[in-house]
Amino acid sequence: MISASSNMKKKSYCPYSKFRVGAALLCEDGTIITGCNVENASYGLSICAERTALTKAVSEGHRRFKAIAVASDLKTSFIVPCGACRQFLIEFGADWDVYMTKPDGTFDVKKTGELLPNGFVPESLEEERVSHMA
Ligand SMILES: O=c1ccn([C@H]2C[C@H](O)[C@@H](CO)O2)c(=O)[nH]1
Ligand SMILES: [Zn+2]
Repeated sequence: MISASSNMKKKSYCPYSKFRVGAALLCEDGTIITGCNVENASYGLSICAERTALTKAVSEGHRRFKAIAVASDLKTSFIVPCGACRQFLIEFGADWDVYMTKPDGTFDVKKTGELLPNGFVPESLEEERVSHMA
């Protein structure tokens, strides 16, 4: 998975930031789905590698994940998912693994729920609410 995420950096479309990111998602059935960041001339529309991998996976029918590995070219820091990706990751559970890697193959690993403590999750929408006028 770590080498798959590192390989995906080659596919990164990042003409603006020049910051290559690759991700490899391990589905519960053993399938590995990869993704890279895809930037846009309208900068804010850029999508991260993690969300690319997740949307690819979900659109292929996968919803249960064991882990995701993320790779960048940063030499001294492990790449960490941005806030938007943390929210996307926790949508599919708070208890699966995020491997944040360096180009030398070393990694830090944290649970999705550790990366987004007190997150707003699907169950949050099921809690009792006060009534309101339409
Ligand atoms: O975990 C991360 C962090 C950043 N990026 C992308 C977004 C943008 O294209 C570039 C610089 O922020 O890196 C990712 O894909 N994943
Ligand atoms: Zn992100």
